[in-house]
Amino acid sequence: SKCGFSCSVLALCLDVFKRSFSLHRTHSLKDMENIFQLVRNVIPPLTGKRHKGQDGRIGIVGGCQEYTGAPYFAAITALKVGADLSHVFCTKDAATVIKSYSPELIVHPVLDSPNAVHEVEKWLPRLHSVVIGPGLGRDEVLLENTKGIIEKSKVKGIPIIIDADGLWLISQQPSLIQGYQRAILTPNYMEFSRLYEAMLRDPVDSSDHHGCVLRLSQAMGNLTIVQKGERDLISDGEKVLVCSHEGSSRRCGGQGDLLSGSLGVLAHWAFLAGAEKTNGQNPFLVAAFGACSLTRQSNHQAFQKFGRSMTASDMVSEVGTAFSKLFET
Ligand SMILES: NC(=O)C1=CN([C@@H]2O[C@H](COP(=O)(O)OP(=O)(O)OC[C@H]3O[C@@H](n4cnc5c(N)ncnc54)[C@H](O)[C@@H]3O)[C@@H](O)[C@H]2O)[C@@H](O)CC1
Ligand SMILES: Nc1ncnc2c1ncn2[C@@H]1O[C@H](COP(=O)(O)OP(=O)(O)OP(=O)(O)O)[C@@H](O)[C@H]1O
Ligand SMILES: [Mg+2]
Repeated sequence: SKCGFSCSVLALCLDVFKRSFSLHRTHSLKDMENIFQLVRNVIPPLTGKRHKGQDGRIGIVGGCQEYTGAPYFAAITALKVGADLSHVFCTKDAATVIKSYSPELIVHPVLDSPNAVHEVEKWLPRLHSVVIGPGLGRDEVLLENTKGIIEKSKVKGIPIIIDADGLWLISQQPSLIQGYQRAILTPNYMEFSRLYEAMLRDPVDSSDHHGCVLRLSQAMGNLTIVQKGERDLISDGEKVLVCSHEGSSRRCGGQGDLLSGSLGVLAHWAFLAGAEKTNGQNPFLVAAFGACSLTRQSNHQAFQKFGRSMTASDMVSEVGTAFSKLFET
């Protein structure tokens, strides 16, 4: 009879656990459908009333001798998502290369000039957001200049997306961005581990990814963090959103650069729209969910066409149809 009693108690506990789990699942499932609608709410309508620039002027800080593709991918994706102007602030020798990729981009060869910070600062009043890091590299002089650019961008109060080697810089000096709640970090698996260990002194607990991204955001002062991976985990230290929108198993380089470029636009739109348009949700969580879904949808469509030979450039060509499929139908 003792065994009978303990078995029924165990069955009761299991039942409660199961219901709470499924309740949690239903709750987050409802949230997910809402989230797509919230992304739609922040997208500015195309009307005849708007002038060039009003739908977004985005700055990409990155591009060096080794890496010229990453800043291009981020900048062209910002235009494809719907920004009106896309600026790239890169080194002198990267500028000619990036200019040759496309006439649509406004490319400033200033990142390695003696007064780089001032050269970028004078453009900041005309920029709605900045994306720091794609193709930045790890040269000490460039990282030093980037520190100054981050400081000036914070003073302007604009959304700051930090990716790639910008995250390398933040891991070395977290105080640069800690507590700036208009920042969104977009680490891949490795960049997340580096930043997590720098901030929390512990290795990532691979059995608790949700807890890790939540704790890292809290340690960084509740800025928004997107941990990219098989499922993208997005947290502002309050909640964790999961984007598992179908992509593909093709992992070519450059995909994270498309994500950070699209996020530069969506973060500006969501910030401008404000919490009333996002049902009280943190606008940066909504923007990050939109950018993750869009990148994965672009990957999915490009993979359908090109399979294993798919490249980041193929994904750029899919951004327009992916965007309208996700947010305009
Ligand atoms: N065409 C281009 O110009 C490109 C330039 N890029 C730039 O290259 C610089 C370095 O970026 P990386 O992503 O290579 O540097 P990371 O420091 O993120 O990656 C370091 C190493 O970790 C490995 N790694 C990445 N994801 C992993 C995972 N999920 N599991 C295990 N190992 C993993 C990578 O193979 C890489 O060798 C950045 O500035 C980035 O913007 C990349 O964006 C790729 C495209
Ligand atoms: N295992 C996976 N399955 C499905 N999608 C993935 C997987 N890993 C990453 N992704 C998606 O691929 C995109 C890029 O993520 P990734 O981790 O490659 O960034 P990254 O390393 O910064 O890329 P980049 O080469 O541009 O620097 C994101 O949209 C992410 O959601
Ligand atoms: Mg990257």
